[in-house]
Amino acid sequence: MKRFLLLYATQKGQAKAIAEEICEQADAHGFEADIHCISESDKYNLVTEKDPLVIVISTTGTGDPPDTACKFVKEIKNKTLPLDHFAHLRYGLRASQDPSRRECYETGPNLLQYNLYY
Ligand SMILES: Cc1cc2nc3c(=O)[nH]c(=O)nc-3n(C[C@H](O)[C@H](O)[C@H](O)COP(=O)(O)O)c2cc1C
Repeated sequence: MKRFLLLYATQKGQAKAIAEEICEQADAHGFEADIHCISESDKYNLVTEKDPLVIVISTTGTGDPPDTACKFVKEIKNKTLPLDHFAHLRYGLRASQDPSRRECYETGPNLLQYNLYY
């Protein structure tokens, strides 16, 4: 089985549900997803991670990360980190968004550029 790290950050449960679905589908295709909430930072280490990384994350508030991702976002935005700190990571980002609210956020700053509209 080919392993990948699957992290999710959710406010209301949608991103977790998507991550769990990815997990199930991965299993059916010979992949093993090592799935964790992004806040469980003792369960993974991105600095030493060699396998592909998939992050499923939603936005809340006004383009804010879910509560469970605040610490993570603060850490990766740390300007004292070297520019190549995460350069080794092969990653994909999957946004969880309610398509019915798409127009409300179209002009908003934030992670919108990555949204794929689930
Ligand atoms: C209070 C609130 C604020 C939201 N703010 C944003 C936002 O700023 N940008 C966006 O793209 N989606 C926003 N959304 C839509 C959510 O990202 C969307 O419903 C998502 O699927 C929720 O995923 P979750 O259940 O994993 O938290 C907001 C939803 C709520 C309830």
